[in-house]
Amino acid sequence: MAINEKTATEPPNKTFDTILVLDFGSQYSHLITRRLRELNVYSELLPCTAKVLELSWKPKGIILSGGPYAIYEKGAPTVDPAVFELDVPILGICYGLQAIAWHFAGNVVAGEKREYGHAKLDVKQHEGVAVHVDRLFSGLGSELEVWMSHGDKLSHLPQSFLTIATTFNAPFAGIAHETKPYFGIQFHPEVTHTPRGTELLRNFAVNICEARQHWTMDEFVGKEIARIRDLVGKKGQVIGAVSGGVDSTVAAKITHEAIGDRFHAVLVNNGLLRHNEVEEVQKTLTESLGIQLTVVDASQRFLDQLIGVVDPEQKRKIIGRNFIEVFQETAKKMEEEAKNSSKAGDIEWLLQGTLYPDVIESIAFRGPSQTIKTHHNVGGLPAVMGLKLIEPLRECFKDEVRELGMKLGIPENLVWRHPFPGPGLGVRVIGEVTESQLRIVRQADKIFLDAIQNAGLYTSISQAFAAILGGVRAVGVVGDQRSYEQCIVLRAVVSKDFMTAEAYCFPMDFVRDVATTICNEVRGVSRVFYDATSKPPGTIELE
Ligand SMILES: Nc1ncnc2c1ncn2[C@@H]1O[C@H](COP(=O)(O)OP(=O)(O)OP(=O)(O)O)[C@@H](O)[C@H]1O
Ligand SMILES: O=c1[nH]c(=O)c2[nH+]cn([C@@H]3O[C@H](COP(=O)(O)O)[C@@H](O)[C@H]3O)c2[nH]1
Ligand SMILES: NC(=O)CC[C@H](N)C(=O)O
Ligand SMILES: [Mg+2]
Repeated sequence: MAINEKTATEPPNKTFDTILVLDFGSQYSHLITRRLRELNVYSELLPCTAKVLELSWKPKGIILSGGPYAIYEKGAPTVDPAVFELDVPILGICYGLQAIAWHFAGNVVAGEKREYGHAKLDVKQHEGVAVHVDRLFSGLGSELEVWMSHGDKLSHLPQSFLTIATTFNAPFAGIAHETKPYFGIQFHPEVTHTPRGTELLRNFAVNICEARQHWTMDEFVGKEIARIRDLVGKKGQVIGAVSGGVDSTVAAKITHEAIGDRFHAVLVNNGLLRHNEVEEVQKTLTESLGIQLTVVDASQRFLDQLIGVVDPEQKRKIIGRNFIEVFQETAKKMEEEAKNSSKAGDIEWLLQGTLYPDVIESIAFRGPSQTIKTHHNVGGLPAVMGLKLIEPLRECFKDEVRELGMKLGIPENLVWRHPFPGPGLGVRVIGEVTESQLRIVRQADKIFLDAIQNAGLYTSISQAFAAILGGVRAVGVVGDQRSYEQCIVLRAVVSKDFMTAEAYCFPMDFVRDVATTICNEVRGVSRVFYDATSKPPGTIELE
């Protein structure tokens, strides 16, 4: 591809026109950012407490998100008056509208009825009176289907505001300032239940804020390569934890483009990888991407430490700790080996494939969510090793990473590869992880995945795998003999962001055929179950 390489070394919010989303704690806040990115408008999310006047960059416009609070109650977050000093357009969504009204001394009260779900919105034009207020709904007609989720509402308009939309239940479903570009809407344009919501967001971001739609992966990659070069300098060395997953592969490819063989990709074989995984990852990285991959075989050490461990959290912690130790030792060893060669130098940097959802999770107004599982986390590495982080994808969502992967010439099958967790099969063997359990789960997983590939279903499914219910046995009959063997669980889910997921609905004969093949071909299995649980209440992995 032709990389548009500029000398910019600034983060994206300095080089791309940016819409700032201030988060008041709604579960949809990140979707506002997503929708804007889909319009090729760059957007970032910060908590509503962010000090906007102290930012090192200036947004083209600000969106105030929804939130679970009642603005008239003590302790509810309010809009920082500083946002009105920036002199940029502002759009309040749901709680955001209520916060704007509150700021301008409009009254917000608890409604008699909660309004939750679809509503018909009537748009009010102000042609000839105050033309600019019509811009938010421009081109959207006079009647819109919208999605509501609120209990509170404005009881009267703040001074100098006009009503631009109403619903049966909400007389002030849309408001706009008479002279300034301040807007508020009671409904949620960011959810798909508001069919023309993205067009409304385009009206705001592109027409009203005049943000350029130049956030494209072509632009981004060139700038990111230049930024990494600048950051690492002429001599710096980078070690990269590479799993063969799309995130770390794309991050590795960008870093390799930037600094060539001063980037050292490392795959740790923790003994918990799938059938042929090491060979496949090595082949792809070396042959297709021209990246030299060092495979560190640490499988015995991981498996030894997992002996007798059945608690999922304990397993995750052991695996995480060993990852850190193996990395530490590998970085030292690489420095030592290169000592007297032309490649000599300290390894000061660690590459990670962190994505924007991880960043949002840690900065959103409600803060990091409760720990359901300890995710093995390379994020623990730098503090221990004194390494500085390079995270080329920390501003990107998964679908942007995939687009980037395609642009960088990464093979399609890798770009669309299902995610595979760092703790690997360790969390897919329920109970104690042993060599024999790993053998069974590897074989069953391969049969299931091959069947999915052969049926052409791989890309319709977000993630699929087999797990084994250690400690559970069931009776079967094979060739007139009684068997008393183990149980395999098949799991396949469809998910956009892996925060929620639905079980994939296979035709029953597909599941039956896979079950038959597994029982016939994998020694030690007498039953196969299909996991039909959604997330929530389940999670994607079983442990
Ligand atoms: N076996 C491994 N060897 C080296 N690094 C690993 C290994 N497993 C995981 N990692 C590191 O942990 C990070 C997080 O893993 P995660 O599975 O979330 O991302 P990924 O593997 O890059 O992509 P995907 O989500 O598509 O699997 C990876 O980006 C990689 O840096
Ligand atoms: O790198 C990872 N380290 C982990 O410790 C880990 N645990 C779960 N996952 C993956 O995250 C997604 C959501 O999984 P859960 O619903 O099981 O939490 C799914 O895609 C899981 O495969 C992990 N990935
Ligand atoms: N979704 C929201 O932002 C809700 C705002 C406010 N808590 C209400 O119920 O009206
Ligand atoms: Mg992975």
